[in-house]
Amino acid sequence: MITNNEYVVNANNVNKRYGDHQALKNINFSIESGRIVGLIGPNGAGKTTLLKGLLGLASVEGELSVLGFNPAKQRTQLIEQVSFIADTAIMPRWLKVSQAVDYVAGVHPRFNREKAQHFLAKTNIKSNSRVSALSKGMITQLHLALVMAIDSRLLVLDEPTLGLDIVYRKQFYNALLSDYFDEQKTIVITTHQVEEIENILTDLMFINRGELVLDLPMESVAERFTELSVSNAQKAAVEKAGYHAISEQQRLGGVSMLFENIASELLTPFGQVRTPTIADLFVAKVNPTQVGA
Ligand SMILES: Nc1ncnc2c1ncn2[C@@H]1O[C@H](COP(=O)(O)OP(=O)(O)OP(=O)(O)O)[C@@H](O)[C@H]1O
Repeated sequence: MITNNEYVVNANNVNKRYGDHQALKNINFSIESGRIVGLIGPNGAGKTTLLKGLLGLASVEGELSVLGFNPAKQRTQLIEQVSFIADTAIMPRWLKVSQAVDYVAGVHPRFNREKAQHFLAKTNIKSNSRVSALSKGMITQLHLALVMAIDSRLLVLDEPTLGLDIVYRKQFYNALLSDYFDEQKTIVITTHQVEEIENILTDLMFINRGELVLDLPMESVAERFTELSVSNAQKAAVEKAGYHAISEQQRLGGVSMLFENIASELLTPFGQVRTPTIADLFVAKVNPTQVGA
């Protein structure tokens, strides 16, 4: 059995090129078992490409190991222990919900039919409905119910809640934590809706233009980053003292400055300090040129 300190994913110098476009640039990271990792990046950043590499669905250069397997060469063995939800859940439209459940039960030895039915019971999906009669959001719900009922060591979710309403999105993340996750499992989630997953993540990875620009356990965020709210006059004093923000945003009546690797005690005398939200951090790390105006 995998122990808590074993690596589920190891990526070493991973690169991916589509013609002239370099979609992944020298990516290095590792993920231990029992983590919930948010892979966050703007459109076209390389998230799906990286996930496809991890699953052996796209060839990449460099070293990649997932659950001890080489995804490109040992895809069959790897896929037995991984569940994956793509950002576009495709299902045959003529299929009935009950047939979809039967199908996964037939092909996946680790599928738990009762669990799937338990998840489906929380939705408005009827077991005799056909996929063609379900809304886009309901198809995603069906897909999630099927995948969460598979007892796999690694769950990869690419924009899992796209198209779902807020009530179901919350329900989904609650179910993910209470009914799916345990310390023997690992989850990698990509999303644009950072605020929703902020509280369930153990680790944060930001990717921008194919580069990994942040890779940090959540508990280190407060240690490494500080947000300081000051008036415009105080801002000058902060800068005079030699503290340079990595980004700034104009707020009502002042400025919000974001600092990296500067102890918050040093900043307290100038204004109000707090730990930045993941969304603020994302803007600062991924789009620094657009702030500070
Ligand atoms: N099959 C392909 N052929 C050529 N270029 C591709 C291909 N797949 C992706 N790309 C390009 O690689 C870059 C990264 O794409 P990717 O789908 O990984 O981004 P993403 O972060 O998942 O974006 P989104 O959030 O919009 O889904 C983009 O510039 C995209 O146009």
